[in-house]
Amino acid sequence: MPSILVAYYSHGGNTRKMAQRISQAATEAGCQVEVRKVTDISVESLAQYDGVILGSPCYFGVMAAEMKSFIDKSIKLFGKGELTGKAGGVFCSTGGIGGGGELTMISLLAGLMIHGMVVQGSRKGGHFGPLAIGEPDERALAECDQYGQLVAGLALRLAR
Ligand SMILES: Cc1cc2nc3c(=O)[nH]c(=O)nc-3n(C[C@H](O)[C@H](O)[C@H](O)COP(=O)(O)O)c2cc1C
Repeated sequence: MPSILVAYYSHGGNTRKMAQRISQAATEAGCQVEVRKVTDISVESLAQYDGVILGSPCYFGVMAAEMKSFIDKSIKLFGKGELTGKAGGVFCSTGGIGGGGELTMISLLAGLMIHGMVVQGSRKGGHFGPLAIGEPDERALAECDQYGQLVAGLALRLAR
C-alpha cells in the first residue's frame, strides 16, 4: 500500500482542516496516510513516503514562511534525488478571491517539481489543487475529497 504524507502549516486551523479532509479521502482511496504540521517533522522523513502533499495558508500572496523554510531545508534530499518520481500535490487556504492562493499553490508545486516529483493537477475546481477561502466550506471540502482521491490514484499507479 503506497504511503502519503500530508504536510501542512496552519495557524488558525483552516489549512489543517483541509489537510485532514484530503488525508481521509486518500486513505479511503487505498493509501496509508499521515498528516503532520511542517514545524513538527524533519525534511529527512519525506524520503520514506511514496507521495507528499503540501498545504499552506496564503501569507502576503505567497506560502507561509514556515512552509518555505521546510522546502528550503529539503535541499538535503535534492542531491541524490530522493524524492524524484514520487507523487505530489498541493493545497491552500486564503483570505479572499484574488488574494494570492493560486500563486501560493504554484510556488508549492515548483518546490515539488524541482525535486523531480510527479504532481497532480485537476480538471475540475481548482486546477492546481484545492483552494479554500477562509474556513473551508462544502465546495472546498468536496475539492479536498476529490483531490485526495486523485493523488492517491497517482501514488497507486506509480507504485505498480
Ligand atoms: C500574516 C498573514 C498574511 C496574510 N496574507 C494574505 C494574503 O496575502 N492574501 C489573502 O487572501 N489572505 C491572506 N491572509 C489570510 C489567510 O491566508 C487566511 O486567513 C487563511 O485561511 C489562514 O489559514 P490558517 O487558518 O490555516 O492559518 C493572511 C493572513 C495572515 C495571518
